[in-house]
Amino acid sequence: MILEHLGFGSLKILGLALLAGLLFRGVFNKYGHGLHNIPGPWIAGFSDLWRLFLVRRRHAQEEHIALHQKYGPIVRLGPRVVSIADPDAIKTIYSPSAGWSKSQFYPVQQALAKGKRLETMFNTANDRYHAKLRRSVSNSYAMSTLVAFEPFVDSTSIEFLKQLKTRFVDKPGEDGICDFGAWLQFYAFDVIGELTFSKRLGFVEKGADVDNIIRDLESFLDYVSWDYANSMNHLKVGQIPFLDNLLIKNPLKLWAAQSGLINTSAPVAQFARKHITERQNDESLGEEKSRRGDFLNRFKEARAKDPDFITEQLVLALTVANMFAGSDTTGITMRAVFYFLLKNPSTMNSLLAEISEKSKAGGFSREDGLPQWEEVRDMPYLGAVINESLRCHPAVGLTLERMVPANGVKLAGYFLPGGTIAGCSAWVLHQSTDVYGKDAADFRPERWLEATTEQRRKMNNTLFSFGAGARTCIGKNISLLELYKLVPAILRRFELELAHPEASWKTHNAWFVRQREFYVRLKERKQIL
Ligand code: HEM
Repeated sequence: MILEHLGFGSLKILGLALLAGLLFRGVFNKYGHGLHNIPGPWIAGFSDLWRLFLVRRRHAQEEHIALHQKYGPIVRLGPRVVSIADPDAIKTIYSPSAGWSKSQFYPVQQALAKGKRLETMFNTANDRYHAKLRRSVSNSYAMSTLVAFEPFVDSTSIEFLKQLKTRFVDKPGEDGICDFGAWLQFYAFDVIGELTFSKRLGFVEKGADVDNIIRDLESFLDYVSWDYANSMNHLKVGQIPFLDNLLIKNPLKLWAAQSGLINTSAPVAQFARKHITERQNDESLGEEKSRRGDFLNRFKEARAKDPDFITEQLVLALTVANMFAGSDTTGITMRAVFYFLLKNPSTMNSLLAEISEKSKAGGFSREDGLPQWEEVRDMPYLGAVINESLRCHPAVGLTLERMVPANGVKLAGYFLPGGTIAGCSAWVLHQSTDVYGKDAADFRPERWLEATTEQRRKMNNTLFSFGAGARTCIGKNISLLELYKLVPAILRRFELELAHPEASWKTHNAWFVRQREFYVRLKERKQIL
């Protein structure tokens, strides 16, 4: 009706006005934010759509590396977004006292439980809330408590090795091909379930995704990295939450969920809630069990100290943060370690030699072959392999975005006004030939052993797989515990070979860089190595 009344001429004027508005907006985006002198693709400054489509192609990590190779240490990715490749910038951007908050990219990652956002340490952009929360629970993740976590890791490892043996070992043809990438992910999910609730999710026993937890998490990551909200920033329609608020966090949907009319809770939040309730029931029946070193118990202790701040909802958020941040990331790194070892036989042989030497010298105590943290934590070649895998395939595949503080800052030779989104990507930093040598593109663990003390310090400071500064990964020690223990545990029991030696895995960057099509065959060793 309205269109009929308007007539063709009016529509034309409307169309032209709209076009002029868009053009004006594009030109303002390009030249109005004080970033027009920053190098980068000409088109990137006009709209966030350019980087939206870059991320949607799912290989952003490689495209970011190529952009920095072409344009240098600073590249403009959007109207108000830059990527930095200068290792010296890490201190400026991420240091605890720098006042660079996380960008609005992070709150999009807040999962829902009964229609309420779970604001976690990982996804909050509120620095004061974050600092208080991190202080309240940092003890739970401390290196000194790692030993208490070992039995949880061992229990999943025993089941994992058993399942590999019964399902794949020495089987001919297709039956003997193990989708090792999937199995390592099952393992990582089950370990984090066990560490957090003293309960495995059951992936390893079933050899499958339980309750679609992995499927849900992956589609959530696809949603997050699609970056709806950032794409709208330049339109000033409401910063990040706009599309997120229309889609997953639509207020009507949240209201219906809070009223119990619909269920918006992520499967992982449902799993967490179920186990928290179970624990409460056990406690009310006086059934204190031996699982008491787990995260849930530690978070409940933090709640007992400060019940006004650490609410029941926050305990739930803390457990969900563990599952979200600590499962896929660790699984991805485990895949990287085994894949690189299998693709580089001389590296595999060096590691096997180190393990065998240690074993002959009586360096492993358990008869079932599971190494203990104290036995493996100082194995130099194993450490070098893990570091090099973290360097060559960091789990997180986009820039860790932060907001430039109000007064602006000079970085990589350019002034960035306050409010600019700036960040580094581990994938880009790890290609620095200044830090890692001319062969930085290659997987070569020996670089960590050959480096001088000063070089190694630089290499460690630039290793960005766990982030840096105030928001650095709080679960780093846990994931290292898992990696250092699992790699020798598998290699001592099994001989592994690629099922399709000529093929490469496929990667998919949806914030985390997941790998697919990593298949192996397993043979059991006659004797544990
Ligand atoms: C190899 C495995 C892991 C990798 C590569 C990894 C990577 C990261 C990165 C890059 C960050 C910083 C994100 C940012 O600044 O935007 C981070 C934060 C975090 N990670 Fe991890 N992570 C791993 C394992 C874990 C584990 C096992 C847990 C839990 C047990 C965990 C829990 C967290 C939490 C809670 C944060 C937020 C910390 C904060 O902001 O204070 N991560 N992780």
